[in-house]
Amino acid sequence: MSYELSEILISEEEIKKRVMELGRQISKDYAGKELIIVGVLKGAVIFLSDLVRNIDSSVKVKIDFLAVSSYGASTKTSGIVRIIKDIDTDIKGCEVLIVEDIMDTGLTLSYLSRIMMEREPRGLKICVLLDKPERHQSEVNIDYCGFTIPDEFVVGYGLDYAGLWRNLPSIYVVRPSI
Ligand SMILES: O=P(O)(O)OC[C@H]1O[C@H](OP(=O)(O)OP(=O)(O)O)[C@H](O)[C@@H]1O
Ligand code: HPA
Ligand SMILES: [Mg+2]
Repeated sequence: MSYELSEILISEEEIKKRVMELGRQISKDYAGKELIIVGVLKGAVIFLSDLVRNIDSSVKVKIDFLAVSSYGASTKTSGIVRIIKDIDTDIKGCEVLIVEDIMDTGLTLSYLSRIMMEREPRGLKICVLLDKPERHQSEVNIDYCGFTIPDEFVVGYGLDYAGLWRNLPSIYVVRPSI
């Protein structure tokens, strides 16, 4: 089956405004503290790069990345979450914020929060740009959420279908082409 871009779900302007609000909230919550921001490659890379620039200098921000994959070239999860690249930082005793593009089934975030908690951080919070509650299979507590979205496969602003469309500045729905 091939997929094509359909309508815009969230515009570039709406994303920009919401990312600014999230950055302000995180700045308030972590003022005076050191915070290790863990970005989940590849999907979170665009969101993370805008988000960190909206966190002010009251927070001592460090950035690290890990890479996971479970969707491959499909709109359905394989159900198997694999770490392809781990973080380099020792997070024991540190404040950590995982930054993700989307919580869909929640399998990725429940796996990652379990793995991160085993490393004994002082605190672990989760920030997602998008949450798709109708698809949750695993409940994970989200501390910062950009937008709640309906049960549609979306691309753009870092999110892909089969590796494509991450570069689009807005969030689009993709549908099977007829
Ligand atoms: O809540 P879930 O159902 O687990 O889905 C969410 C995860 O799936 C996507 O990653 P993917 O495995 O496609 O890797 P990518 O970030 O490299 O695109 C997305 O970026 C999230 O990490
Ligand atoms: O809707 C989605 N779009 C892109 N990648 C995803 N990974 C989980 N859900 C999605
Ligand atoms: Mg993906």
